[in-house]
Amino acid sequence: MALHGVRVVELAGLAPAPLCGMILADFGASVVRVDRTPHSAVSTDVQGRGKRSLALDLKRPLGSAALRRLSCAADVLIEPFRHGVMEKLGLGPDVLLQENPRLIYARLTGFGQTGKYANSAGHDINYLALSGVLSKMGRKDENPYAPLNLLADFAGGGVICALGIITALYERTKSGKGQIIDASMVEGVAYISSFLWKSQNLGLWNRPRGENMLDSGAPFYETYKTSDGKFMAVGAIEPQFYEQLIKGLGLDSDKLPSQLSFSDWPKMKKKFASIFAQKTQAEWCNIFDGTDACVTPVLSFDDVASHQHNKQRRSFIRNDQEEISPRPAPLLSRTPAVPSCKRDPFIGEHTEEVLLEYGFTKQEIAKLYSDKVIEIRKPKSNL
Ligand SMILES: C[C@H](CCC[C@H](C)C(=O)SCCNC(=O)CCNC(=O)[C@H](O)C(C)(C)COP(=O)(O)OP(=O)(O)OC[C@H]1O[C@@H](n2cnc3c(N)ncnc32)[C@H](O)[C@@H]1OP(=O)(O)O)[C@H]1CC[C@H]2[C@@H]3[C@H](O)C[C@@H]4C[C@H](O)CC[C@]4(C)[C@H]3C[C@H](O)[C@]12C
Repeated sequence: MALHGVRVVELAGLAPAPLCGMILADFGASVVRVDRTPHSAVSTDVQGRGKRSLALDLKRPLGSAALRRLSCAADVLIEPFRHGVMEKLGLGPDVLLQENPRLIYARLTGFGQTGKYANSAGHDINYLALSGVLSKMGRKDENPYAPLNLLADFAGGGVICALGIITALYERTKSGKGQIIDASMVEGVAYISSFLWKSQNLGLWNRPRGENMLDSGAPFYETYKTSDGKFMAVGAIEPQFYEQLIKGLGLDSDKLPSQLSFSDWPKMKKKFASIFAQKTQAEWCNIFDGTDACVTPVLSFDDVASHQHNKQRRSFIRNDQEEISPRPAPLLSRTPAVPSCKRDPFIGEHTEEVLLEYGFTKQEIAKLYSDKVIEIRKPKSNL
């Protein structure tokens, strides 16, 4: 796999950093998640695929010293705390990079390492709001609406941080040097919204929220309910595709207002909605599948893996516990990701194994254990 041989130490966090670590693990990196001790029974990391867990108390001097040793032998450290936490633990980048100048020290936060909000708590919705992107989302005459916690936490957070790490790893092959990555989710989500900024002079966003082409204003970029209570998604933007939509709906474009007549959009939406409501989702798929009308079913999580297209591409995978999840993307032709089929690690399951691998002696491990700096948890105790 592409990242085989890359050693990552991920300090356990809530949602974005775990995704970042899972991406690296899926593509072959050896990822050790450092969990807190004393731990809660269940990890908050639901994206632990392919990782190993080491339970270590960083607040104890021996614990932070152990993390320093791990960092010395690691390529990447991912830390998910607000600014200042690592410095308080004596584990700031100045310390760790001095000990291992090749270390890539990735700091994944909401607000970044500097600025007025650097020390403040926050979550996806706050970062999305501060990036300006949230102001663009939502239906007409309604409050801004955050699309789950996908944009800041994951797209602008976990994925952008992974991009930073891969870029820094590549650069290190030339310079031999590590560096610090300041991955702010506010900036990450702003960056992925560059299209919104760069397309402003096209007139795409001139109208109030919820009345533009791509923000639920247009009848041809919308979801519609079907007679069986399901939904179809319509994205027929280009005129030639719009024409196919009109045809599939059984309408005659000569008798309709022009596609871009804004004032007619509300009326056209109602018309489309009443037509979509007359057939089931499957019936609409029969009509639109194989056309360029840009109409697809809105699949539920129950249906998505068994949809023919997704089945053909094996886009969803099943682990040893029969849990279904998305296959890592993108597909690399020679060195694709090979996600682990095993269950996620229990907290402290690999403490001993990891410490041995990173050069700790059995005696040192025994001392850390008796001093309650580490926890060792055998899988059978969790069954
Ligand atoms: C699914 C839910 C998650 C929702 C995601 C949400 C929408 C997000 O947006 S996540 C993005 C959050 N933001 C960031 O990550 C940005 C950077 N981080 C921060 O800003 C902060 O970390 C923070 C604001 C997120 C949290 O602040 P906090 O004050 O708690 O922490 P920090 O200031 O960063 O300091 C950390 C302190 O911890 C110490 N530490 C760390 N590691 C160690 C260690 N190994 N040893 C010792 N000490 C350690 C560190 O030193 C700091 O100490 P000090 O403060 O003294 O300096 C999930 C959200 C909640 C989950 C549920 C919940 O957890 C309860 C259950 C738990 C159970 O186990 C599983 C089920 C739960 C119901 C669980 C389910 C889900 O996971 C959640 C709902």
